[in-house]
Amino acid sequence: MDPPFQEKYKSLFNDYTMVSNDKDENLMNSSDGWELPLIDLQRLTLKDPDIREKCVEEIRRAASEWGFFQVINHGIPQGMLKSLQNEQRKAFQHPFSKKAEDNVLNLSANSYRWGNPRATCLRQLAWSEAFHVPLTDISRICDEHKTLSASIEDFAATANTLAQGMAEILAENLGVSSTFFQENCPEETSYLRMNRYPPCPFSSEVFGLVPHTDSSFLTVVNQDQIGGLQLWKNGRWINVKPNPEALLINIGDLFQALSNDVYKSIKHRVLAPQQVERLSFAFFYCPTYETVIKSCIKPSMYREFTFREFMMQIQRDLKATGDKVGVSRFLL
Ligand SMILES: O=C(O)CCC(=O)C(=O)O
Ligand SMILES: [Fe+2]
Repeated sequence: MDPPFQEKYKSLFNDYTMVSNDKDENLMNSSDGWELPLIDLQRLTLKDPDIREKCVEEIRRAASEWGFFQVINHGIPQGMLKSLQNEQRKAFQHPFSKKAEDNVLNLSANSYRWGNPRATCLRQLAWSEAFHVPLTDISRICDEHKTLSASIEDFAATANTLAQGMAEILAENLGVSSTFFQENCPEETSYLRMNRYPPCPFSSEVFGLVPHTDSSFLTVVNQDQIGGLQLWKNGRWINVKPNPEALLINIGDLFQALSNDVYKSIKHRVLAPQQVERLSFAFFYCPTYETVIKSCIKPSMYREFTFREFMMQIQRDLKATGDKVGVSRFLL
C-alpha cells in the first residue's frame, strides 16, 4: 500500500549516495526548549466578559508571536476526530494502484498526492501521501465509502465553525468587517487534507513534508501521537509535541496579508517517522476565488489580490522554480 518512493525517485537516491560526504545538517537537529501556547477555548463561552477577553487576548498574542497555537475545549468532539482518523487509515490501506490510478474514492483529478514530482534533490522529496479533498467533493465520494464521507462531513462542519470563530476573533481588532468571513468563506470553499507518513528508512535525509507555509486564512490540524511536526521560530526548528486533547491552529498566508503582518504565516515541516506510520488531517479555511484580500491597516505592505490570483501565482512559481514563493510576491 505504500507509494514506491525509492523506485520512482531512484536517481535522487543515487545522487545522494554519490554526494553523501557533503551532507548538510542532519534533519533531526531541533529544539524542545519552547512550549507552544495552549489555549482553553471554554472561556469564550462563559458569561464573565473579563475571562472571555483574557482568552481573546491569548489567541491574538499567540497568533502574532507564534503563528501557531494549540486549543482545547474547541467544540469538536473527540469521537468525531477519532472516527475520521479511522476512516483515513482505511482509505490509505487500499493498494497503491487503486489510490493513484483507479481514483478509489472518486475525488477530483489530482486529489491523491505523494512524493514530489518536481523534486530535484532528496531534500525536496516528501515521504508521504495525501488525499487533498475540496469540500465540494464530499458528494462525489462513492457509496462504498459512505462512512468516510460522513466522517469528513461531520468534521468539516465543526472545523468550519471553529475556524470562523477564531478568524473573527483575530480580525476584530484589524478593522475587518465583522461579516467578512461569513460572506467570503462558505463551508465548501475550504479543503480537507488527510496526510499519511509511512515509516521511512532514510528519515535523517528525507522530510515527511518539506518546509512550507499554508495558503489558507488559517488551518486546523489534528495529529496523532507519533510527533514530527516542527515549526520555524527564532532561527531554529521547534518540535510540536502531540497533545491528545488539543487541536493545532496555524495562521496561513492570507491572514498574514489581511493583517498586514500582525499575524504570521509560519514555516513548518514534518520529519519522516522511522519505524511507524504517522497520520494527520488538516482543515484549510479558505475563501471563494473571487475574494479580495486587502489589509485595513495603512500603509498596506501588500497590494490587494484575489484568492484566485494568489493560487495562480503559487502554481506559476512552483512550475518555474520548484518552490512556493507565497505572499511575499504581493509585497509593495
Ligand atoms: O502533518 C502535520 O502535522 C502537518 C501537515 C501540514 O502541515 C499540511 O498538511 O499542510
Ligand atoms: Fe501545513
